Amino acid sequence: MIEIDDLTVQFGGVRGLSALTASLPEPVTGLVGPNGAGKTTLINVLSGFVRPTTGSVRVDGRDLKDVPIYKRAAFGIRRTFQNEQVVENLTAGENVAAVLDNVPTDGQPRRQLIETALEFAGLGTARDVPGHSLNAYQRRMLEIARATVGRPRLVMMDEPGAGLAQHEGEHLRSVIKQIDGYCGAQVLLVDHDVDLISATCTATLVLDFGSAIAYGPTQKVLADPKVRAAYLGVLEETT
Ligand SMILES: Nc1ncnc2c1ncn2[C@@H]1O[C@H](COP(=O)(O)OP(=O)(O)OP(=O)(O)O)[C@@H](O)[C@H]1O
Repeated sequence: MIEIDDLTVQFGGVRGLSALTASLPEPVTGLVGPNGAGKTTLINVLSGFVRPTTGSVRVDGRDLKDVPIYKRAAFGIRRTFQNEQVVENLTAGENVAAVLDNVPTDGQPRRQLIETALEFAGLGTARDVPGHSLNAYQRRMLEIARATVGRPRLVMMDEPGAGLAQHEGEHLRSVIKQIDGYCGAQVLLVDHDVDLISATCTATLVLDFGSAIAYGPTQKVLADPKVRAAYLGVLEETT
């Protein structure tokens, strides 16, 4: 559960977020909006890379101002990046293991956690493959294995579907929908691909100029004339 209260982020003269208030309880929540709307800024506040100018954010009731950036992964906040953070000379299994160095394992054997995470992401047979030999899709899925290993609370995904073939995109959707059941984490999904958002997110928050212009069930939100007007280019391309 993410609770955002009157959150403003000022970058010098530019406003990244403007008095944003929202409660996001759904297991898979979409975060959309035109370029420059503040989506990355919100993810950066949750990750700890950007400090709020005013306002607060709570995750599962904990005010993130009390969780320093180096403790966010251990607290359970994870993210995947558009440019995958794969360590090229480590195997897929070692890439996942590196995350476990920083998060609680609840006494479970590391090897088992790693294998389960790889299996979940569809990489069960790639454990010993070095990062530099993984294809683009495997690298994307390795990001998901890394983000879901252990006990995450919140997995934020930044354009996970970009550049994937259709069958890869379909597998990705099914994996995203299973994250909550698999590890109990809430997913916050940023993507310009409205089809991906529609297929995976039960609720969606729309930002424009750093503020919320709509929040609710995804299909309803995407049909909202206000949203279509703000987001026209992207929506028109896909309809
Ligand atoms: N580090 C920064 N310094 C100055 N301005 C910034 C910084 N980060 C973001 N901004 C500005 O804040 C506003 C919100 O940007 P943000 O990257 O959060 O938008 P976005 O919705 O993620 O856009 P996109 O879809 O293009 O990734 C923009 O006006 C942007 O130029």
